[in-house]
Amino acid sequence: MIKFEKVYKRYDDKAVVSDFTLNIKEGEFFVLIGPSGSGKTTTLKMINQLINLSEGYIRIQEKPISDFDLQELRWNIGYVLQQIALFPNMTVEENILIVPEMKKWSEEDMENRVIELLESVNMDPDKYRHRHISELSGGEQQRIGVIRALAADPDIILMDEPFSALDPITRNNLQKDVLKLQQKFKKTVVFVTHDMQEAISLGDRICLMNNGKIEQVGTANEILKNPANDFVRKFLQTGLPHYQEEKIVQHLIDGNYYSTTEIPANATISVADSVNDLIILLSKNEVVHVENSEDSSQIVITKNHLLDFLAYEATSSKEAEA
Ligand SMILES: Nc1ncnc2c1ncn2[C@@H]1O[C@H](COP(=O)(O)OP(=O)(O)OP(=O)(O)O)[C@@H](O)[C@H]1O
Repeated sequence: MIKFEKVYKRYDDKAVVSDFTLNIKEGEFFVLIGPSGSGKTTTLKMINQLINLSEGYIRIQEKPISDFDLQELRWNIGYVLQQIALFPNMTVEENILIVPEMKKWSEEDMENRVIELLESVNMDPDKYRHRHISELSGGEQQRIGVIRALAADPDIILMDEPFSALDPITRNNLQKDVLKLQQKFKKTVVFVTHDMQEAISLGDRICLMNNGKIEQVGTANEILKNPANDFVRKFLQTGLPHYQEEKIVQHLIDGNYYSTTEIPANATISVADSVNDLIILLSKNEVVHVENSEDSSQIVITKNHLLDFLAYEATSSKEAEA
């Protein structure tokens, strides 16, 4: 869907992104992570040509981005920033409809879209659509920022640390909203963060960058279990307080990372909130216990089930080593 081929970005002679080759798949939630200055934002902005690349190719659906009409390219790529770039003197509805209006959608389609999007993030359209942005909380504003990026139905959404200025609870709620939206509207999302917990909760795959280069790309499980090098190992140790590579007995529950002794007795994992690999592994190994059959998105795993699973995993990896 979005292919980077040997991409370089240089300022003067200094490369801030080098030899960057990557294929982001259609419908994927792809996270770029790395320390400050590692080139995440530069990489993101090269996709919608806010920054021009110095060498190499970026292709969207096989077509080099330089072949797109710039306006068309930007309209078809949603963009959400940390600094909420909403127009404060316009209403919620006016902000959401900026691109649909430029694209000359019909009044009826725009009306329906505003209602659909506000409802999708649990904001009552009657209550919110005519409010000014300045009359919303920071979290509500960022919700509008996210649905505005979706408004004209772009295939790709770029998100640059969209939640880093929010308090942890609002942030967690917005992460859940974004995952639900991505699943509902089936978009390809490229998401920049420097927070490993956020990367793990959200990403289908994660790309860890350092000095403009890729250190490792993989699912959360692949990276956690097999860090490619010392840099990745150290980054995980810094970003995840409980991370100890030698113990496989740590897993994600509700987007949080626990060592075995800390696993709550009745940990609840909801499918949308968790790392898919864990769910798949658990279901393959038949230790998943569906407690509430009325709500299939809620899977309740008791501590014993989880420990069974961990014991199974530890045994199988030892067998594999032997
Ligand atoms: N216009 C510019 N001219 C020169 N150097 C630049 C320019 N823009 C960015 N850089 C440099 O490119 C490097 C990568 O910057 P970038 O913003 O992509 O990093 P980042 O990983 O997103 O960092 P952060 O997490 O702090 O936002 C940095 O060293 C930065 O100083």
